[in-house]
Amino acid sequence: MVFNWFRRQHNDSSKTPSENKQGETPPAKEPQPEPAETSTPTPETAQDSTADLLAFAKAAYKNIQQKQQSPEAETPTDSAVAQTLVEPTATEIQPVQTSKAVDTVTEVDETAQSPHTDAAVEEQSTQEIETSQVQAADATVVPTTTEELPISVTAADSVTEVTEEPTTLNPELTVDETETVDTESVTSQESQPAISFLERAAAERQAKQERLIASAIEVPQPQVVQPSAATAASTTTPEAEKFPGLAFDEGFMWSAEVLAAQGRRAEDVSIEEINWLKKLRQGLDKTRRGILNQLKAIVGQGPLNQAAVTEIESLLLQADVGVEATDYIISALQKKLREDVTPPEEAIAFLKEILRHMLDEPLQKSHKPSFAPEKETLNIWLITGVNGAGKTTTIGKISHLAKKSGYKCLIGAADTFRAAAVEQVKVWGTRSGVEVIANPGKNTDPAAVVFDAIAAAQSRETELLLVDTAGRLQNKKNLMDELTKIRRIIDKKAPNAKIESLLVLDATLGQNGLRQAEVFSQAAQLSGVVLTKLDGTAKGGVALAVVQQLGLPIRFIGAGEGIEDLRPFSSYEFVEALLSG
Ligand SMILES: Nc1nc2c(ncn2[C@@H]2O[C@H](COP(=O)(O)OP(=O)(O)OP(=O)(O)O)[C@@H](O)[C@H]2O)c(=O)[nH]1
Repeated sequence: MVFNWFRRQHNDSSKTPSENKQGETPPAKEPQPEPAETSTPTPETAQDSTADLLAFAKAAYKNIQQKQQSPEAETPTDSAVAQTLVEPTATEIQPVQTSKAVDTVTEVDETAQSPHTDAAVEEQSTQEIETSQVQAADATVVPTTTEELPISVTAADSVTEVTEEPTTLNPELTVDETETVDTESVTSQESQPAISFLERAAAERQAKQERLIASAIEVPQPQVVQPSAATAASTTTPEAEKFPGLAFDEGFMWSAEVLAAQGRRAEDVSIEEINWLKKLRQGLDKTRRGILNQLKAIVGQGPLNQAAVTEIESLLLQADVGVEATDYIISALQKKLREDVTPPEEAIAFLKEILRHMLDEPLQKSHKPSFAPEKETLNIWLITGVNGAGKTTTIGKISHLAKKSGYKCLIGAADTFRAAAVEQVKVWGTRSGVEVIANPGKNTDPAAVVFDAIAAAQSRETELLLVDTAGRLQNKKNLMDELTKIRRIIDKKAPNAKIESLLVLDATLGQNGLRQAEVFSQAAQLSGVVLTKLDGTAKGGVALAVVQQLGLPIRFIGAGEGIEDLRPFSSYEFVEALLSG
C-alpha cells in the first residue's frame, strides 16, 4: 500500500477517490484547555502519559529500525535518495536510480510548434489556439499516447538536454559519509597498540549512546545482512550509526509525541516524518526562542495588564504575526485570562488553541480541508510568486511527494522569461523522476507551453500537472497579464481539471511578502499559499498573518533546500513547533 504524502496516510485502494479524501491535517488530539482544577495533571497522570509516550516512541523507533533493515522498505529515505543521486552505479540502489536516470525531459521543439507569440495567442480565439496546438502536438511534438512514447525512448530519442544531472549533496549524505569515515578510521586503528584519541572518543561516544539506548529501548538482535569487513566493523558501532539519520534523542521523542497526539499509530511512523518534524522545529527555533520564554513569563502573571498586553503585542509583531492577527490573539488571551487564573503552561496551551483555530479558519470556509491531488483525475496546480520565493524548488519537492505517493505527475516549465529557470526546473524534474514539458526557445510564449503541457497531461492521463511561472517580467503589469492569460488557458483547455493556484511566499520577507500576495491574488485567482524558507527565520509568525490578512489557507511549508524539505501544512505541527519549549 502506497503512503500518500499529501494525506499523510496510506492509500486505501479499496476506497474510491472521494472516500479516500481526508484532511491532510489530522485532527489534533491535544487536550483542549479546561478549567484549572480538571486539567492540571496530577503527578500520577503526568507519569502515566510520559510512560505512554515513551512506549509509543520506543515502538515507533523499533518499527523504523525494522523498516531500515528490511530490503523491501517502502520508500527510500532522504539519504537513500541522496545516495542514489550521487552514486548512480551502486548496485543496491539500481532499481530506484534506473527510473531516475532514464527520466525524461520532453522538449517541445519550437520549430514544430505553432509559434505562439504573445500577440498571436492573444489574437487567436481559444478555438483557434486549440486547433493549431492540437495539430502541432499531433504532428511531432507532444507525445499523445504513452504507447507512442515510452519514457525511456523519449529520453533517448528526443530529449537531449538534461541527461547528466548536476547534483548537490544532501546534507544527510554528508553525515552518512562522515559516519562511514569515522567508522573506518576507528576500525583501521584497532590493530595499533596505543589507544589513540580518536579511538577513545569513539569508545566514549559508543558507551554513552549505548547507555542512552539501553535506558530507553531494548536493542533488537542485530541482523547480519552482509558478512563483510564493513559489517564486521559496523558491529562495533553504536545503534545510531547503524541506522543513519535515526537517533533516539530528544528530537525523536518530541516528533513522536506530535505524531501520537494526532492519532498516528507507532507502526505508521516513518523516519521521513520524524526527520521532517525535527527539521520544522529546528527551523522555527529562532521564532520560538524569540517569543516563547517571554510569553510564558508574561501570561503566567495572571490577568493581562496594559504593560503585559503591550509586551505580548510587541513580541508577536516582531515575529511578523501582523497587526490584525496580533490584535485577535491579544483579545482572545485577555478574555481567557480575565475569566480564569491560569498557570503559564495552561495559558500557552490556550494560546496554541487560538493559533490553530486561526490557521485552520480558511479551511473551514473553503469546505475543502484535504489538499491531495485527486486520483484518476487531472489536477493542475499553478505555482506563482515573485522571483526567488522558491517556486521552482517547491515544484521539485511537490513532484517528489507526488511521485512517492503514486501519482502520475508532469511539470510544465512556463517560466520562459528567465532562461535559467527552465534548466533549473528540468534539474528538479530529473531529481524527482518527473517529466518536464518545456520549450527551448528564448522568450517563447508561456501560455503556449502551458497549452502543450495540458495536452501532454491529457494524453498521458497525468494526475498532477505542476506549472512553473515567471516571478518577474519587464513590469508588474506584464507579469499579471501573463498570469491572467495562463489562468485563462488552463480554465478553457482543461475545464474538468481540479485547478489550484498556489502562491509561493518567502517567509523571511515577513510582512513584505504579503503585499506581493495581494497583487497575485487577483491575476491568478489564488487558492492557497506555500510558505517557504521557514528554516532559520525569526519571522515564522508570518504564517498567521498570511491566513488572517489574505484569508488563504497555507497548503505546504518548506523548511530547507533539500527535496524532502517540504510537507503539507499541518496547523497542529506548526503550532507545536512554534510554541513547544
Ligand atoms: N533555506 C531554504 N531555501 C529555500 C527554500 N525553498 C527554496 N529555497 C532557496 O531559495 C532560492 C530560490 O529558489 P527558487 O526555487 O529558484 O525560486 P523561484 O521562485 O523559482 O525563483 P525564480 O526562478 O527566479 O522566479 C534557491 O536557492 C532555493 O534553494 C526553503 O524552504 N528553505
